Amino acid sequence: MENRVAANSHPLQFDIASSANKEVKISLTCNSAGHSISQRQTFGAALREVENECRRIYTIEDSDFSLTKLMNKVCEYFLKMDSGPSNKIAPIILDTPPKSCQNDVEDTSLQPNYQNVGVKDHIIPQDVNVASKENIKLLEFSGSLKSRNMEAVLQKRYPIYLNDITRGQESVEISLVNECSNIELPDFLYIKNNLAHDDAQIVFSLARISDRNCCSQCRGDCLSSALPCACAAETQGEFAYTREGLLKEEFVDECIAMTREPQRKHFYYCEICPLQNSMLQKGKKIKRCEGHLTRKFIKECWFKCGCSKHCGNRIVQRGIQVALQVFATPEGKGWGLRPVNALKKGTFICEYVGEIVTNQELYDRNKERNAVNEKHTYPVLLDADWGSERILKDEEALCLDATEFGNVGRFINHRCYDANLVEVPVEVETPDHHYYHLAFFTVRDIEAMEELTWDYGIEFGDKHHPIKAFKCKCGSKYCRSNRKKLS
Ligand SMILES: C[S@@+](CC[C@H](N)C(=O)[O-])C[C@H]1O[C@@H](n2cnc3c(N)ncnc32)[C@H](O)[C@@H]1O
Repeated sequence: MENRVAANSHPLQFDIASSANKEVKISLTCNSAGHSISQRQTFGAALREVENECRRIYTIEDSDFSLTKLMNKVCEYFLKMDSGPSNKIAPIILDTPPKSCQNDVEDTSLQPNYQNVGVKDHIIPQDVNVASKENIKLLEFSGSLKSRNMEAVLQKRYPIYLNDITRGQESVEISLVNECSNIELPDFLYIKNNLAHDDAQIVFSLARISDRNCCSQCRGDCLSSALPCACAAETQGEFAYTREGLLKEEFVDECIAMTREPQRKHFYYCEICPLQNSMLQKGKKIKRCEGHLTRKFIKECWFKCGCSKHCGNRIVQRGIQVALQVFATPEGKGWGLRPVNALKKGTFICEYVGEIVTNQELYDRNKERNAVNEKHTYPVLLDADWGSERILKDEEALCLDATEFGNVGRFINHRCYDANLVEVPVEVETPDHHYYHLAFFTVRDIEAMEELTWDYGIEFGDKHHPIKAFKCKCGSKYCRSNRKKLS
């Protein structure tokens, strides 16, 4: 075997080698870490186990799927690529992308070259001749998804496939795939939970949770008890969730009605709106408050409650449970989010996670970003309960900014009016509505790989808004950007 490539940065030693007489050999060496291999264990049985696991994880329906065939394909592909011009680039696949990311075309030269930078946190640039091991550079991929070193590589080619953009922080892996456009990798650091910026005042204290709105006497699962406990008080004495872990149909419908139907929308208007004013250029004054949409809250059981972590009234706080994928949208909206499997109406997708900043801080950041034309995600104002207490000052009102630190929620694109997600405010740690979690739930059954969207509530004609509205490509027949009237 003359040409040998090894991905030996990985705990497993993975070698692929070819000889002059067109033989290709893949070898995988694994450290058995003290386990002895008995005669009773057969390689065939292990293969079948892994194949079943792959079918389940990657939802492979093809009954012919076999790892041996897959390895054979890799060898064939390796040989074909190698028989081109001497400096032809050969693909290196360290992990097989799921079927949804694979190209079915016969011509293997058109097949995607997936560059894996996920689990191993390394990328192998493809502009190296695989025959020469010395030429292979493993570019460090640490912290944010994009590093300077990677930029050159990534700007040149797609598709790209990353196993897990969460760096193992979520209980499910969230892959990223670019099959169609030449867009840059997002530059941010994945965080699972909101992080408070220095100036944001959030007080979580046991004293704030009174015995009245906490179920300290409950044990196990509150949803199994005959009567709803104190934690259901916020939702009129009924739990918001079903025993299957879905948001109840009536709750979803009520949320949709409150955001979509003009007659059901409840706005709070303040006289001099600190939120609107802080968004204006200094010196200018807005004439009237644009209104704050009041919404239905969910209250989950919290740390002072006696029930278990598996209680059915703790959905959002358990984090993401469904398989999601970040993908490059073909319509030119940048990255978007989609579920790998079909989902039922009322399924919790994820929270919108970011840096918790004051309205004042957000204003300062946006001014700086606009000055240098820097990209930012759409910020979320935590104003769902605006006006029920005293009006907060700019230095007190809170927002979520997911531009530099955020979770997968930052990839959900906007759709006017008929989006398939609704955002619901959720009390998790504190009854103080000054700070809450914003959770996304599906408003109808969703097909596997259908893009997930929410209505940002943007008015595209709003000249006062500090963030320049994008040209909407949502494709909805009710698109507000195209000024079509709602029927
Ligand atoms: C919260 S981010 C969503 C993720 C974003 N697409 C990305 O690549 O990171 C919001 C930004 O996505 C883009 N976007 C979202 N919805 C869009 C739409 N309907 N049409 C065009 N661009 C959209 C806009 O650039 C917007 O500022």
